[in-house]
Amino acid sequence: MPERGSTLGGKAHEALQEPVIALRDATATLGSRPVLRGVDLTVHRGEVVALLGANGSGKSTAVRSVIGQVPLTGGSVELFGTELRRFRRWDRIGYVPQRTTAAGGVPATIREVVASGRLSRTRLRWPGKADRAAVDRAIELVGLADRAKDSVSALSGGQHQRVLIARALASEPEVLIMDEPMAGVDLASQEILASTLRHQVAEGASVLLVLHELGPLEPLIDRAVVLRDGCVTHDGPPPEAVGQHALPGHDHVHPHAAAEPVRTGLLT
Ligand SMILES: Nc1ncnc2c1ncn2[C@@H]1O[C@H](COP(=O)(O)OP(=O)(O)OP(=O)(O)O)[C@@H](O)[C@H]1O
Repeated sequence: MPERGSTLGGKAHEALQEPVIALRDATATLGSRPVLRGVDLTVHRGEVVALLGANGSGKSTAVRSVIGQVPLTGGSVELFGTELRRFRRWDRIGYVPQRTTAAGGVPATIREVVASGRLSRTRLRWPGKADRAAVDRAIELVGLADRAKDSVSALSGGQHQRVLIARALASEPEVLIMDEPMAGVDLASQEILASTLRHQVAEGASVLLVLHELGPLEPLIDRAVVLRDGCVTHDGPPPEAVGQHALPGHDHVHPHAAAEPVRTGLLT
């Protein structure tokens, strides 16, 4: 975590100490199944937190409840110290959902998709110079500047993911929430995503990442929270050997991967 401003007055100091994301004692049910069973999950300013766990342990549900896409049956969510139902500053949060495609059937260029991520800031006003610069910067960061005018329908899976991350970065968010950003992404794109994330973290962003292995992001992770059957079983330093598939014990099958299970070992 970055050093906190010790010279700040009481209130400002408190605001910095306050988690930017706080899910407390969260319970959620999907269908008739309890999927979150009392989950505590916090991310402090400048922190990079990995949310790990086996398939179906509730990781996506937890992050989706943070942004209000899954209603809680109990517990609470606060963003920047504001209760979720009162929270309006969505430009402060960049969300990259689990493995979707940037091409929604509507013809659009990379730039158009990324620019849509700026709408939370521009709302109804016409985009200005700063907006266009932020969109350009986001595209540049994910290494797609030379393809900005290309249609998103012609991109590989990894390039799609880069576009979605650029879309999340376009509003210059203070917090990034990413659900399995590396899943199904080719090695070259993984490197670019890792360096994009490094850059964001160096700039002071806080990050919540759902991962099934730490992989190239490992050096960035400050803390790991491991879920099992909707409960937190670990909250602390990233478990060793995660991502090396080194430990026996558990198969993690990515929902979008082929039948071959990926052994991560961390999740028992
Ligand atoms: N819309 C839904 N209706 C009913 N059950 C659901 C729904 N979405 C998810 N579930 C179930 O809730 C549980 C938790 O799902 P979730 O996607 O949060 O897990 P996850 O840890 O993110 O898993 P994965 O690694 O496979 O993405 C799973 O058992 C899943 O089958």
